[in-house]
Amino acid sequence: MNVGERHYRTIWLSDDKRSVEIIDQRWLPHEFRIEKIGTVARIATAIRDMWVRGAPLIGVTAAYGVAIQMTEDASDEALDAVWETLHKTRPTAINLRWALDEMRRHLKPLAPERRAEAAYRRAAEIADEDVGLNRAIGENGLAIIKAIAARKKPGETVNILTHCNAGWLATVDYGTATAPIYLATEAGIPVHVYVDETRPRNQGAQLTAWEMAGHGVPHTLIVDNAGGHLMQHGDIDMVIVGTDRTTANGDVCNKIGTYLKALAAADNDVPFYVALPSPTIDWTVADGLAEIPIEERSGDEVSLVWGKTADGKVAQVRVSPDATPAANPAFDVTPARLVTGLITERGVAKASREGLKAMFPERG
Ligand SMILES: CSC[C@@H](O)[C@@H](O)C(=O)COP(=O)(O)O
Repeated sequence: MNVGERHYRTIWLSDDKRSVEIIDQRWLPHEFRIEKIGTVARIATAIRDMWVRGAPLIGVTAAYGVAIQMTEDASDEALDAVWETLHKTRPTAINLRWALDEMRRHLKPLAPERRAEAAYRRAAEIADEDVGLNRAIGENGLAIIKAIAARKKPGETVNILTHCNAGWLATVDYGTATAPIYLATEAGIPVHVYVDETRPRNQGAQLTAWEMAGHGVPHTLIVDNAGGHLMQHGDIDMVIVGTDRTTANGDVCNKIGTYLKALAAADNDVPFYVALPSPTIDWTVADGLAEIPIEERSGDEVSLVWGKTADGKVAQVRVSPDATPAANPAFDVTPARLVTGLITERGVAKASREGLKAMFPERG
């Protein structure tokens, strides 16, 4: 998507054809910084410390990490070792394992001397595929927004609530949850987005709000606890969120707090949609609550908040007493029964084993 006049993806191959460049998301919305990364160790840090984040982008970054490794040592042992190193960085988003598996599956049959070139080619393809998947999700989600708009008076706004950042910053381009919003805006449908701030790291306040502002999408930032109240008052027409892993039964794991939005949506008959590309489906697990590992991040992310000071510096402040410990589970699971539909690249599936099997019969 555009930043100012210029089009950016979130990750691209550097001019040296070996390193990658990323938008370093730790500094947004206050500073737009690009970071060049040329080692596996720095790729691992960038994923773990969330310079890049969002399930699809984590996967693509890891794919380039494998490619970088192949330029140094392309043996079977090195391929297995880089898989392990990068897989450990963030446990919940299944796209990470999907991309690492895909790279290893692609490279293992090749002679080591051919692996580096093949790895960069496959990583670039995975990046391009992500853009295509998100575009298709956008079209399928747009149909839902259009149907809601058609039930309103002409010109009346469709109000959408989203949680965390499942925007273009979380993918290579377009985003998952935001792709239908961007396409609706392009199509001239009046949409307005309620952006959950998404504590503790504020991906909504810092990233989604930045995206919406950058693309002229009318939006309002709200605290995480406001969604239920707005739904009770008829201010939300639909919820769209992304997901880090959706099970074969349609349980949805996403940023902490998603489950509470789904409960409030169910209580108020507000449709609750989840937008996801197929690499986010974990066909090996059924029960999301029992089987998905939930990342536990540092309590410092709860106790300390980043922001811009009055003199324009990006700084961190403490919001709780020094001695107070904090827990920080980063994701939760929304049971399939609370999900109205899964917006995939192939269409909108019912959040159930049957629904997903019908949409992806080859995985059945
Ligand atoms: C298209 S991104 C889907 C999810 O990855 C997104 O909603 C999310 O929860 C991101 O969490 P994050 O911890 O910022 O990586």
